[in-house]
Amino acid sequence: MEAAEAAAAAGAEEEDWDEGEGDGEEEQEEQEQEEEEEEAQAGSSSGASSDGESSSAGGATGDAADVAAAMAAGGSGGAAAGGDGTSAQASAAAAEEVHPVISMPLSGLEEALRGCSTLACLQQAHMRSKHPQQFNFPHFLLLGFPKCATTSLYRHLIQHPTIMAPKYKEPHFFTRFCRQGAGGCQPEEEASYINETLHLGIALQARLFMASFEASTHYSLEGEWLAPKLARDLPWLKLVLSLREPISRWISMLKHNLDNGRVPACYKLSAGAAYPCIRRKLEQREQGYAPRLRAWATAFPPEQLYVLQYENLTSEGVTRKALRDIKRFVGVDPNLPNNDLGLYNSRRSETEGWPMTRKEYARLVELARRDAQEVVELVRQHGWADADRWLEAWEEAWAANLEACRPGPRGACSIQLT
Ligand SMILES: Nc1ncnc2c1ncn2[C@@H]1O[C@H](COP(=O)(O)OS(=O)(=O)O)[C@@H](OP(=O)(O)O)[C@H]1O
Repeated sequence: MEAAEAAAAAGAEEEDWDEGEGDGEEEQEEQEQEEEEEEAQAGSSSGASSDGESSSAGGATGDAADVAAAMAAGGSGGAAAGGDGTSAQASAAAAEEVHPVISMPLSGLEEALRGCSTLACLQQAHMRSKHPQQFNFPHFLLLGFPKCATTSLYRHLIQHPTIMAPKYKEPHFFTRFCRQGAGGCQPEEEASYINETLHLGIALQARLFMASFEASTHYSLEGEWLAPKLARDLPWLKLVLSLREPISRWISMLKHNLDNGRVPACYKLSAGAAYPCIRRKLEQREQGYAPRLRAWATAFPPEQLYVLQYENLTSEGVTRKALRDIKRFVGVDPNLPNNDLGLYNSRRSETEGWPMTRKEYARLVELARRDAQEVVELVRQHGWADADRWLEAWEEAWAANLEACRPGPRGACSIQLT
């Protein structure tokens, strides 16, 4: 809370508070640092080849067999994208054994994608045929929601040998550069998104046998205009959404804001009271999951949308199955790279719980339940998961928090997040 108090004292109080932009920038800095370290290591290692380095630039300068060999050797998407020398060491013959189609003639899609630097070009290219094992470009998006373990999921996916790491998490291309009414996306940003963020050159080197994706959590929030746009521009996309018990998600988001020195006016510094801020969010129906989910489900066919529950993804004993199901949906080997989700971007150990009265928490639950029931109806209608179990998981979390409060409506609760 000290940082929050300091920021407030410095005049950083805000009228309302928003969802920030995930931890994208921190993630970006972290990844850039990791890449620099990897490059430094590769540079100092006597085995590092210049070929491996040249294929790391994101252009179409490397040898396709190198990239494919890295895939055959089980190297990570990050390794293929980052060029760490393994690709040069592995044999092209091994790659062809794993991906026999690598020796096949270029597909129409590959030919048409060469040199693309606009979304319109990608769309035109996808009118052409491809080999059945090839992925579309880009193949899928991790849309959010913010604070629903998207960083852990992203980190897991980029280790997969047939998933290509984008340049960093949270590029927010569509929500930053293609906003509604702006007359399409900014052309230079479009080119940079396709070639630098999504690495079209490397995808082509890998003969489209690696799935390209990116993860921007704000996309989920802007489904109303973005879902129809994406359905129009990139209609083949597969989309993944994760949803967490709403009170926990909002508290996690609030903490994220406070940590970044954004102290909303609703946040009472003296009491450290999250209640007014969370209530305010839950009262606004348009800030709930249901309207956003509905927008995505209306724009995309059911087989292209995967909606999962954070509590299911992160529950001990269930994570393995949840991860496998996501990878099966995306169309990559569900057994790779492992069964571990990891724990990234966590603030779990930083607080004992969030103080609130029983009456306050009960009010939040009442508000959260309205949206949750709509979500559950959508889950049922679209068959995304077991709808009854979904609601139970959230009801259990609410009941556990209420049970742990001291008696009486003014009794003290220490709210634990899912
Ligand atoms: N494996 C696992 N198990 C349980 N919880 C997990 C796991 N991985 C991530 N998390 C929690 O997810 C929260 C961060 O979510 P995101 O990475 O989506 O945040 S962000 O929107 O990108 O900023 C963040 O929640 P809080 O700690 O409550 O803030 C993480 O702790």
